[in-house]
Amino acid sequence: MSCSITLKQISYKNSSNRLFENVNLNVGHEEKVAIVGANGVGKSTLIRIIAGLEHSYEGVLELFHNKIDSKKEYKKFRSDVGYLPQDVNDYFLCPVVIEDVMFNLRARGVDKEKAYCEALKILESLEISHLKDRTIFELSGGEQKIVAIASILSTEPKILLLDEPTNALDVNAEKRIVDILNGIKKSMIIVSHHKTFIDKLAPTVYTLNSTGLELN
Ligand SMILES: Nc1ncnc2c1ncn2[C@@H]1O[C@H](COP(=O)(O)OP(=O)(O)OP(=O)(O)O)[C@@H](O)[C@H]1O
Repeated sequence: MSCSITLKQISYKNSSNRLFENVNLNVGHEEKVAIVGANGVGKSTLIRIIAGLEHSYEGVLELFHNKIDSKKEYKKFRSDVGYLPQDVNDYFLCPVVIEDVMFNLRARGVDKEKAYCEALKILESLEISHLKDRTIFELSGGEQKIVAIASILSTEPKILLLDEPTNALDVNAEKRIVDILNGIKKSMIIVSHHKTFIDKLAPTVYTLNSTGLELN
């Protein structure tokens, strides 16, 4: 199997105790995998390890069959990985929706006019082009999550890491996110407590506990 993400014997210890050990996982090309588990077991921590934001772990992380053993090595793949944090409040870099989606495009050297057109296309594909001139911090929680997904997609990642993409969302917003994510053909790891959401999205579900990942 062609794997986008491979974890071998990952273990993590915070300042006071070992959170988890023996975490092994393969996520194939365009495969969607969900991770569930009790509060505080370390799901967000595991996602942050894969997102290259947490480095003090033991074991092996591979992206596209390349062993990532340093921050420098991770840098080569950073643009391939899109990470949606649990709390998107600190995620946005610009105050206005279209500007935030354009930001990554502009950072990659795309000229302003083309970046605007591409950002608008992404907003249209997610059916939120009516929000393009709105101030992000005045949007609802669900709208903000979808804008954050739009900004992530603007980087054209091959992998999406989504930490609680539907927390605090109503049923309609959750359904919108399910439809959006089902329409995206990328390797994905989704952390969620919402069973109905996961059932509609990820054929493979693991439970994280202190001794590793268990297939449900
Ligand atoms: N910045 C931090 N500093 C210190 N401890 C932290 C920090 N972030 C998380 N922790 C601790 O690490 C443990 C795992 O947290 P993590 O957020 O990874 O769990 P989780 O499984 O995602 O939880 P939840 O389902 O509640 O979101 C918890 O005990 C938490 O208190």
